[in-house]
Amino acid sequence: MGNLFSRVSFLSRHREVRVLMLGLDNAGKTTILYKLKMGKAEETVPTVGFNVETIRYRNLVMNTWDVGGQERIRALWRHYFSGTDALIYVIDSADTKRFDDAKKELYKVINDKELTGCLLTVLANKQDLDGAMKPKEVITKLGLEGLQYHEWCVIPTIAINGKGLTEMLSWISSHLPKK
Ligand SMILES: Nc1nc2c(ncn2[C@@H]2O[C@H](COP(=O)(O)OP(=O)(O)OP(=O)(O)O)[C@@H](O)[C@H]2O)c(=O)[nH]1
Ligand SMILES: [Mg+2]
Repeated sequence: MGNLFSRVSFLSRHREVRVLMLGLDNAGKTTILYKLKMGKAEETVPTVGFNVETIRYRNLVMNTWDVGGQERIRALWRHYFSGTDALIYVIDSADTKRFDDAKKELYKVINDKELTGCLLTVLANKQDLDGAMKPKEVITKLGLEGLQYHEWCVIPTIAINGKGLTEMLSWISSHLPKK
C-alpha cells in the first residue's frame, strides 16, 4: 500500500515528456546523453540505431532518445518523431565544412508535420575547439528568426565537461507548454 501511494504521488507531481536528440554524426549527442545521465563524459562509439535514457530534472521525467546521425541511417530519424515534446538538435560548431548539411537536415526534420509545435533547442556544441561558431552566427546562418511553428533557442555547449547542459534543461523545462 505504502509503495503504491508513493508511486501515485510521485507520478502526480512529475511530468513525463519525450525528448528527441538529432544532429549529424560526430556532433556529440551520445556524449551529451551520458553526461546528463551519469554526470561524466563516457567514451562513445558512433551510434547505429539509438540510445534511450530517462533524465530527471526538476519535475520532469524526460524520456530522451538519441538517434545515430550517420548519413546512411538518417532516413530512420522520422520513426522517432511521433509524440516529441522537445527536439535537441546538436551541431558540431567547429565542423564548418558540414554546417550546410546540418542545416539541410534540421529543416527536413522541423518541417515534418509530426514535429509541428515542438520546442527546438539547438546546441552549438564543441565550443572548446578552435574556430567554433558562436551562437549568434549559428542563429543567423540557420535562419532561425524566420521560424513560425517552433519556440527555439541556441545554447553554446561543451559536452565533454557539461558546460551549457543545465541551461538547456532549464530552458526546456520553462518553455514546455503548460498542460
Ligand atoms: N572537444 C570536444 N569533443 C566533443 C564534444 N562533444 C563530443 N565530443 C567528441 O566528439 C566525438 C563524437 O561524439 P558522439 O557523442 O559519439 O557523437 P554523436 O553525435 O553521438 O555521433 P553519432 O552517434 O555518429 O550520430 C567523441 O569523440 C566525443 O568525445 C565537445 O563539446 N568538445
Ligand atoms: Mg551517438
